[in-house]
Amino acid sequence: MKVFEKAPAKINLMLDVLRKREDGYHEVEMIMTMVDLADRIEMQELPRDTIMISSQAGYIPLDEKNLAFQAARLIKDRYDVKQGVYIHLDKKIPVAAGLAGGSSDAAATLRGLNRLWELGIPTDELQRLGAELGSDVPFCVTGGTAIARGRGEKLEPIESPPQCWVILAKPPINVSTADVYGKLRANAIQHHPSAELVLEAIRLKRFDLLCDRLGNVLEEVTLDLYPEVRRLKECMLRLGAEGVLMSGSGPTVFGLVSKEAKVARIYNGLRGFCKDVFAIRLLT
Ligand SMILES: C[C@@](CO)(OP(=O)(O)O)[C@H](O)COP(=O)(O)OP(=O)(O)OC[C@H]1O[C@@H](n2ccc(N)nc2=O)[C@H](O)[C@@H]1O
Ligand SMILES: Nc1ncnc2c1ncn2[C@@H]1O[C@H](COP(=O)(O)OP(=O)(O)O)[C@@H](O)[C@H]1O
Repeated sequence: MKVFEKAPAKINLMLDVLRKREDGYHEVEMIMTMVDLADRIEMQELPRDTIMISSQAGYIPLDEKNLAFQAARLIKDRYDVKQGVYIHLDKKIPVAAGLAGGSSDAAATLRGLNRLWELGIPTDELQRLGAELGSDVPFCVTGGTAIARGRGEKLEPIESPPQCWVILAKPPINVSTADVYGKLRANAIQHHPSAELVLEAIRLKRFDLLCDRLGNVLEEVTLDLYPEVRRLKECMLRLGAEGVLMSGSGPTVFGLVSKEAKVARIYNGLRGFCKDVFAIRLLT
C-alpha cells in the first residue's frame, strides 16, 4: 500500500517574541499561513521493521536527522507499529529557508502514516506528537491560517488573508533558526508588531492595511548578520511588491502583490539577485 501527501511551505505574516523562557525557547506570537509551494511525499509500507528515506534533493540528511524519519519513528514507537515504511521526499521547498520545509514534511508524514496504518489518531493528538518534533510542526499538521502562541504549538485558526500573489526569494545562504533566536535580545526589541492589527486587516479584507502591518522581530538579527537579506527586501520593494517581510528566521523574503500584471517584472528583477525565486499564490 502507498499513500501520498503534499507538504506546503508556510510564511509568517507577523512574528513577535514576547520573552525568553526558562526552557531556552522563546514565547512567540505569530500569524502563519500556507503558500502554494509544496514538497510531495510518498509513503510505501514495508514488511520489515525499518524506516528508509530517499529524496532527489542532495542536500538534506536521509538518516535519523531527517524530520520525516523522526515523525515515522515517533508514530511507530507510540502506536507499536511493526511494519516499516519507505518514504520518498520530492523536495521543492528550499531548505533552512524560514519556510518550514522540514516541519511540513514531518507533519505530512504523521498524516500519511496515520492513513497508511489506519491508526485513527485524531488531529489534536497528531499536533501533540508534532510538537515533540519541532515548534512549527503542529501548525503544519493542519495548515490554513492561524495565530500561534507558546513556542508555536498553541494554535488558534483564523480566516484566510485576502488572496494575492506571493513572491518568495531565498538568497544563497543557510540560516540556523537556533542561531537567530540565540542572538535575539528579547528584552531589547525596538518595535513589536501587533497581532491584533494584522488580524483586523485580515478580517476587513484590507490588503493595503495587511501590507502596512506585516512585521517580524527576527529581522533585527538576520538582517544584521546577512546584509544581503536587507538588500533583497529593498530590491523587492523597489520592484513594486506592496508588502515585504522576511519569513521566520530567514533568509527567505516574501513580497505580497495584488496585481498579476506586476508579478513578472518583480520575478524577473529578483532572478538577477538570486536563483531561488518563486511566484505563487496563498493556499487559502
Ligand atoms: C522561526 C520559526 C517561525 O515560524 O520558523 P523557521 O524560521 O524555523 O521556519 C519557528 O519559530 C521555528 O520553529 P522550528 O524550526 O520548528 O524550531 P524548533 O526546531 O522547535 O527549534 C529550533 C531552535 O530554535 C529555538 N526556538 C524555536 C522556537 C521558539 N519558539 N523559540 C526558540 O528559541 C530554540 O533554540 C530551538 O532549539
Ligand atoms: N525533510 C527535511 N527537509 C528539509 N530539511 C530537513 C528535513 N529533515 C531535516 N532537515 C534539516 O532541518 C533543518 C531546517 O530545515 P527547514 O525545515 O527546511 O528550515 P526552516 O526551519 O528554516 O524552515 C536543515 O538543517 C535540514 O538539514
